[in-house]
Amino acid sequence: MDLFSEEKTLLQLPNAELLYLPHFFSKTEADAYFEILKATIAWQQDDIKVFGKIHAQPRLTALYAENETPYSYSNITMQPKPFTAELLAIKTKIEQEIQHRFSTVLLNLYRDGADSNGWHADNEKELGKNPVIASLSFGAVRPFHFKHRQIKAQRHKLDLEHGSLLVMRGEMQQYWLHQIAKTKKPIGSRINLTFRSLKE
Ligand SMILES: O=C(O)CCC(=O)C(=O)O
Ligand SMILES: [Fe+2]
Repeated sequence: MDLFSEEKTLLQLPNAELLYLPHFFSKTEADAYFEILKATIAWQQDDIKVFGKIHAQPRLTALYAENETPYSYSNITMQPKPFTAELLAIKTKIEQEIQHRFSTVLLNLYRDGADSNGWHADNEKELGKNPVIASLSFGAVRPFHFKHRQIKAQRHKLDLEHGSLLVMRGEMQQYWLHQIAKTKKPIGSRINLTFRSLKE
């Protein structure tokens, strides 16, 4: 089913509201942001503990914020760097579009199809109840899978396009899980930015 075919789609699901803008940035702007972010962001690869075993996280990440509040998830604590000019410009454009303020951005670099982000919810305490999370994608198109924790029929997939904006809000992080799965298809790199609002 193609849930999201319009320029701007608001999807009301049980316990979640998703807003998707496939062409938030033009191709030219998205191409430029992809290159500049890939080259200038302080990408790092952290170790994570899964079922008691230490693994290198299957993607590179970085954290930038307007404050010094650290962000912890999956046994990792990240210390933010101050926003770069590009990140600030992107943040302002999103804030104007959706009339919501963000303090922090967590960036992911999926180098190829072997990089991934397992089933999870963005439900850390620092985000507060029912957080608004704005997710921007540049580069290779990867499917974003999301499933309701209790309603098994509620399972969907959305291809996150180059230059697209996806906003997750409502009770989504409480009731749903999402992932970026690995793929054996030969695909290029993808950069994702998730803007969040952290309580100091
Ligand atoms: O790469 C994506 O689209 C999702 C990233 C994500 O879920 C996260 O960083 O929490
Ligand atoms: Fe997430």
